[in-house]
Amino acid sequence: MIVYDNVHKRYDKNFEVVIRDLRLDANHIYAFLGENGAGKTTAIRMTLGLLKPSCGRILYDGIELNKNVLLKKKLGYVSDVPNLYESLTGFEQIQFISGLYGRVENEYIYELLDLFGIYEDKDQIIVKYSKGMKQKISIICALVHNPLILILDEPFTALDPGIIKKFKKYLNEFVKKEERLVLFSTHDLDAANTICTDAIIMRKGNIIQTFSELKGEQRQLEQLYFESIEQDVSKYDSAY
Ligand SMILES: Nc1ncnc2c1ncn2[C@@H]1O[C@H](COP(=O)(O)OP(=O)(O)OP(=O)(O)O)[C@@H](O)[C@H]1O
Repeated sequence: MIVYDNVHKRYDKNFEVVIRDLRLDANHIYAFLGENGAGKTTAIRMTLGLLKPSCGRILYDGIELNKNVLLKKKLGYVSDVPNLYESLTGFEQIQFISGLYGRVENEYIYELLDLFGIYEDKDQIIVKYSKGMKQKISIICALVHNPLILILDEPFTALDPGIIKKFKKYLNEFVKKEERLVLFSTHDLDAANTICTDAIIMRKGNIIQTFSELKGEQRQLEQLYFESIEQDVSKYDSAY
């Protein structure tokens, strides 16, 4: 379980990301949604400990990430910009990352390469890869150590629809297991609608709406998303 306790990140006097009170439970898939610049990446980087909040705490089962280094092993992270060693082959990159975790299980790596349709290209150097191929390698690198919590910043942007479908199925299976949780940011309302159980909508640094247990609701997330953004815009309009 992840709890945000009065978390603020102030970049300058004009902009602040604020997560006052939010709780993310195991066995759920959460999506951070919102317009460009709403604060999704900031929220994700704070959750990972890559960005220090100006104040407030983010607790994993009651413990701050920087208070227990072993907690970080539970996390798998896919950045919005792939950070790969371009002179390595895709396979070498994945082996390198899994080696850092002390866990090189080639059979599992082959399975993931196959799932993401990149097995045939695994021995090519990364510099020759397309954006989508790099994204697939980044995702596999985040999965090799069998994390409990997956945090993904815009994971679907460069992927083709066939792979998105398989990846969504993978995430659905992943999150059913004990203690698993997925949190991702996206602009892809369709992807969010089909897999997330809960959505958190941000605007200008604030959470303006959360939707729980989306599955089974008659209204689609897209409708809920635009309604809440429009309501919020009219709130701004009426202030002037
Ligand atoms: N290092 C930084 N210094 C100053 N301002 C920053 C910094 N990083 C982000 N910001 C500002 O914080 C705001 C939120 O940025 P963030 O990247 O979190 O948004 P986002 O919702 O992920 O956007 P997008 O959908 O475009 O990726 C933006 O106004 C951005 O300019």
